[in-house]
Amino acid sequence: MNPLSVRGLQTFYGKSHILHNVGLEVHEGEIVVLLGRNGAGKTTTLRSIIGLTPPREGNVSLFGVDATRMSPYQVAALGVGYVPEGRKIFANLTVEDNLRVPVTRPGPWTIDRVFQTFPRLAERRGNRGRQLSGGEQEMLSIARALLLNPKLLLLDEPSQGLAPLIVKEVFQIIQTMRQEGISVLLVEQNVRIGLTVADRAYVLDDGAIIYSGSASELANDEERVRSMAGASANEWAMS
Ligand SMILES: Nc1ncnc2c1ncn2[C@@H]1O[C@H](COP(=O)(O)OP(=O)(O)OP(=O)(O)O)[C@@H](O)[C@H]1O
Repeated sequence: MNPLSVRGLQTFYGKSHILHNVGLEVHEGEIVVLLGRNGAGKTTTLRSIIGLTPPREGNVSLFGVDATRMSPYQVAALGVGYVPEGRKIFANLTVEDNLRVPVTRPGPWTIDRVFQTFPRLAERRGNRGRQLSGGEQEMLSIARALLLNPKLLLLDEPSQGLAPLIVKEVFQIIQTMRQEGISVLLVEQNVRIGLTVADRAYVLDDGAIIYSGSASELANDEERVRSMAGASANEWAMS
């Protein structure tokens, strides 16, 4: 049973028709990247999957269960972790309290294990969210999602605003998760790093999927990536 299978999504914000027949799959143990320019509809796709912006048409299946009309809470209870764009940690709570807030499910990920895995967070456990660097905030946001002991993790632009070395660190963590059997759907604007870690890739443009296939094949053809997205070279973060 696929961790995620999405078919024919049509999603609107009011009268604006944002997603046009979006379909994608994440197979067990895969890292799948969803690429696309600013405003292509990547975040909206994640929001449609977890029930924050339910689609008007189409369906979402999680581990073989029809989740199309589920609330975000029900989706989380199925074992789907979500790391939102902008991290959304509590600025006024300490690192430790941020980790005490989320819904948890039993499994190997505990607060102790999080602190072992992310020593920077352990050092800063008493600091408030707003005192953390961007990279530390991203790690805290990922750590919070891991406490759910997810089987599928949805990550929205984890590299955003981070220095290249920190981006590398974050992506190493994402690859470690895959080794633990967590399947990953990653939204990225950073094409190069997204394609480096992913097994398969989808490209969204104007709310429609315009590429679906192997990540390495796409990585070897940068011209194609740019032309498919209709983007000029500098619209894509290539660092
Ligand atoms: N709450 C909203 N109300 C109305 N329109 C919205 C809303 N959120 C997003 N949109 C529009 O929907 C489209 C898709 O946005 P979305 O955030 O999904 O794109 P994205 O690919 O994730 O881009 P970004 O990288 O900028 O987050 C954009 O045209 C955006 O302006």
